[in-house]
Amino acid sequence: MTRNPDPAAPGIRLCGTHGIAQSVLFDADIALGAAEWTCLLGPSGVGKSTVLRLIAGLDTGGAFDGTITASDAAPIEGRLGYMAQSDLLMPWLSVMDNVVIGAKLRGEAPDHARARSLLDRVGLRAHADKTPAALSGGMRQRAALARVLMEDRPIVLLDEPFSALDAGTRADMQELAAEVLHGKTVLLVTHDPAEAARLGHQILVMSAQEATPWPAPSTPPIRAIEAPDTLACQSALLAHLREVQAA
Ligand SMILES: Nc1ncnc2c1ncn2[C@@H]1O[C@H](COP(=O)(O)OP(=O)(O)OP(=O)(O)O)[C@@H](O)[C@H]1O
Repeated sequence: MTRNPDPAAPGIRLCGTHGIAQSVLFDADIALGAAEWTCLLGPSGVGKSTVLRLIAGLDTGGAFDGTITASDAAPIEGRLGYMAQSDLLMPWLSVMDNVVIGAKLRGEAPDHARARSLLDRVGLRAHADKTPAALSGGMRQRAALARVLMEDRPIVLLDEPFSALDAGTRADMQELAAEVLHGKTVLLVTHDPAEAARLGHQILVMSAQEATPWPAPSTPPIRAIEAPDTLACQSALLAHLREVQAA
């Protein structure tokens, strides 16, 4: 399915220094292309989730000295979808009610038909009436994915959204997210070089101090897993990540 970019999807730039307890976590200049997927990788603890939380306007436990701006100069607040590393599902609500919670909180009538369709696409149609406690970790992650896709925001931040999924389901959910979020400005944090090689228009690798671009394949995403340029990017990126880890 071909869809045009969301005209409301801006580029985003985060430029500045983030510190925690008097020490600098990172000093970065990160630019997300408008209506593109940017994949952010790097060793554990380097600050990837912190970048997402800063863009989302959430507390990070530290202080940021810099700017976070959208290319259309409009506020980022209010046009952003965020999927955290932990699923953040409301334990007392059903899966369906979790997926439509955004509309309910805004006092809007939820679009249950779209929610059902998304639950179908993430393989949870038969589980819509269950509470999160009755789901496996991977099922909860798919419910959280359905919730962020439901929001249909022009800017979407995804923190390891496929990490709890088996390999086949992960590939399916990557394809679903690429389809539904086509034309949105997406920042995806991942530890998986294969995922970045498949999904990224742009790939960034965070080291202890900064985020540097890594060449993504020249073909447009989403790319076939077995395509030579996907595999070449994946293996070179893995080698690079191991060097960054060791540094
Ligand atoms: N609320 C907080 N208060 C204090 N320190 C924090 C807080 N959240 C994160 N940190 C610290 O900030 C650093 C970066 O954390 P962050 O979660 O951004 O890393 P990450 O690169 O996303 O790691 P991972 O790949 O393991 O998810 C870590 O050293 C972490 O301990």
